[in-house]
Amino acid sequence: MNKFRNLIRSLRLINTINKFWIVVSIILRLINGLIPLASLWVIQEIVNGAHQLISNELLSFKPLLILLLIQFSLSLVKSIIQHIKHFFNKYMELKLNYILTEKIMNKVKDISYHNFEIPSFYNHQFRIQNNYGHKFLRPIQSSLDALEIIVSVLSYTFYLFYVHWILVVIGIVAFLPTFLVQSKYGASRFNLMKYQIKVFRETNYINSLFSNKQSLKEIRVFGLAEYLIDRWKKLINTNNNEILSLLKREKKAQTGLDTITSILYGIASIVIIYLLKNNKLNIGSLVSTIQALQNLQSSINQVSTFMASIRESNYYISDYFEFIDFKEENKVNKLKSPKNMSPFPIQITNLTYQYPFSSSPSIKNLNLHIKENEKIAIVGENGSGKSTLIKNILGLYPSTNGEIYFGSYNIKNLREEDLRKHVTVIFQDYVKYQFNVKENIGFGCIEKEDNMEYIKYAAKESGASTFVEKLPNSYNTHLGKLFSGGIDLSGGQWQRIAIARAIIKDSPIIILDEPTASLDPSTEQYIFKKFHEISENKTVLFTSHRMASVKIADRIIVMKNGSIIEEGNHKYLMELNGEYARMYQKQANWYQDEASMEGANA
Ligand SMILES: Nc1ncnc2c1ncn2[C@@H]1O[C@H](COP(=O)(O)OP(=O)(O)OP(=O)(O)O)[C@@H](O)[C@H]1O
Repeated sequence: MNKFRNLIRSLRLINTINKFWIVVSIILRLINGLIPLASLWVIQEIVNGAHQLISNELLSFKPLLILLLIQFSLSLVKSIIQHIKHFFNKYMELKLNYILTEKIMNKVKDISYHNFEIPSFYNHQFRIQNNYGHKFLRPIQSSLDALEIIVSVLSYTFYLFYVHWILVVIGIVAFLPTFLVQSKYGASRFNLMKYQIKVFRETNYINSLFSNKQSLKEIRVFGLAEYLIDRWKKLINTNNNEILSLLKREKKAQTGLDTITSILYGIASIVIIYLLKNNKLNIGSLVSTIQALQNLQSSINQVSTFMASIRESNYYISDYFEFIDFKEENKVNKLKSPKNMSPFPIQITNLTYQYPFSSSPSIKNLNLHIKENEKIAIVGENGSGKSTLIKNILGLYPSTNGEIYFGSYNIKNLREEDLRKHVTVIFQDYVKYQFNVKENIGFGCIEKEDNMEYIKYAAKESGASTFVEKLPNSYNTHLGKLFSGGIDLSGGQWQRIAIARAIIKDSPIIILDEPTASLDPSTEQYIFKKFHEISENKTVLFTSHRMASVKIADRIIVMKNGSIIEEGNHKYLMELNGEYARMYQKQANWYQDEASMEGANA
């Protein structure tokens, strides 16, 4: 029973969408299942009637006409039921797609962000995310189909038993092997799909590179198309060959079984001839018996397919619920939202963080104390750990060791929404939402999404208003080229929009993880100065590779290999003549060289 626990859960879910669907479906299937028996009887009478009419034993053709009309009406009823069935199946499938996808999005919303560092987690999400509705409906549909066919099988059996019991035995013996083969290959198909998902994701990824403006640009310029297409071909071919090889084995087994079934039906034919010879069958019964036997054969095949498909769907459904039920290890019980919480000071003690599957920590035993209203710049070479530190402060990654406190609260115990209230952030890889300008800025603080006063203020402060007001529909202009009618912006313009998104939130802590890389140096300095102005009473933490921009910070933190190696203000660090001074001097020399070269060329 435990094996089918998830099937029962799926039934309950289906029942919440429409209580009557299952009941109505059962009634329709029962009617559909009985039609073949009625049809057999009518055909038997039609053939007998026609035989009598031809041999002039029947004086009026009226009874024959009525029988024919009944036969056509039975077909009409069957086809009407079919249409109703299709309509409601589609209705249920769409509703289920909606509910199942919404559940996945809600699960992903609540799950710790660091799970997205684990490829198998991605694979699992990818496996279940697309239009899963039909997979949920399949067991119930297959059960209903099986029910309909079982009713038909019973009617055929009943009819055949009335002709001769041996015909029933043959029908049942033919059933078992087919069912066993279908079940075995249903499980193999699921396991193959599970195994192939990694490659499938890669092929999808390559495909997506060809449908994305940014990547297409590089593919063209670097001439990568052929290489990528070749790589895609190899992966697809490997997957396809595996699918085909499994299918080949399945079809071989099925062909063997079909042969056995045909032999069994050959024996049935001998029985029929024997009965005919001994006058135990009239012409009408002969036609109906042959039809009953043929239908029994195909019905039995269908029942076994449906039953195997229920088992196969159970794997998919269990896979879905496994994702939805996924419980995180060491998940801490979060505190109730604290009232009047002050996030200051921010105290980081002995913080160590190692990415999943990494061989060494990216943050090592780091200590940092951030006071209210402090403006702190974090510098360091690529890979020194700046972004990782910021993601730890934002609670996106759970520390491997050490603690981070916001005021008197350990962030491990804080709910995401309680932490979020105090912080606004712009990442270096901020999102370019393919929505309108208003939404792109308003997303910084969803409560102000419709408040044009705030949106315009944020756009003005970030310097975005000058170009936004010139756009065809100003703040209602759709951004990006993904959908029709959208307008794309330059890298720097997108960044200003992202900066406006941070300004609108008005939170006490602002974190800027190098969001100004696309801006020219003077604009970057302007933006940082702007942040300084608007954040007089705020705490700002920013990272930048432009040393001239970080000079204005109250304190500069220099990181190397995941640790803080120097800290102090610009003057102090220059006098220290260490890593910071070296980095600063290197950039200053570079700018001087550039300027003198420009002077020489002029
Ligand atoms: N998702 C990840 N999984 C594993 N290792 C990672 C991941 N992201 C970063 N790292 C590693 O962690 C270290 C610190 O990376 P981080 O991105 O924090 O550096 P950074 O100082 O922000 O660099 P940059 O200046 O280039 O943005 C690097 O060695 C990097 O390779």
